[in-house]
Amino acid sequence: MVQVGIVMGSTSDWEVMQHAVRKLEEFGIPCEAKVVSAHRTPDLLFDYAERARSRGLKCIIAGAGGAAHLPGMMAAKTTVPVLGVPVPGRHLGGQDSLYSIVQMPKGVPVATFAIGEAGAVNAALFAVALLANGDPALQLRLDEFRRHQAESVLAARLPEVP
Ligand SMILES: Nc1c(C(=O)O)ncn1[C@@H]1O[C@H](COP(=O)(O)O)[C@@H](O)[C@H]1O
Repeated sequence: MVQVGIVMGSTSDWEVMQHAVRKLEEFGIPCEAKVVSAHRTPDLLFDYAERARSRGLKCIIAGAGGAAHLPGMMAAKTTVPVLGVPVPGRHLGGQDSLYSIVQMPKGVPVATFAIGEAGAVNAALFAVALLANGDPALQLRLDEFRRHQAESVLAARLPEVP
């Protein structure tokens, strides 16, 4: 059963949002990726949000650029946790979407991540951490991931100064 839904406002967000999919797949988390837009396909958004809990989704990663209403509207229609990823656009570098996603009114939270690839990857890692709360084997894989990451930083060597 799909555990994490990944939605994005447009196919143009895929370049960024694919990093969330890849990270979840690395951890073997069953996930799905779909284009859903609050602006362009509002009925689809409502349907997706309303059925999220009964379909067994544990969280939804929602990425959008520009006037990024998708994560907030998703959160408005479901209590399944929504993780928002601002996608950088051509004009304002993603700050517009960051502010759109992070500045939710109190009462309807969206956990907001960094702009772009780092945000997509961290949203996926956050989803893994959420799922790991009830899954000791997944917790071990997450610990292992952190250990590897630390080892590769410790093993890194800076170039010699000539
Ligand atoms: N922010 C939203 C929403 C929404 O929030 O519902 N739907 C599409 N978009 C965003 O519009 C940008 C440009 O989309 P196009 O490239 O399709 O013109 C994308 O970054 C998308 O996430």
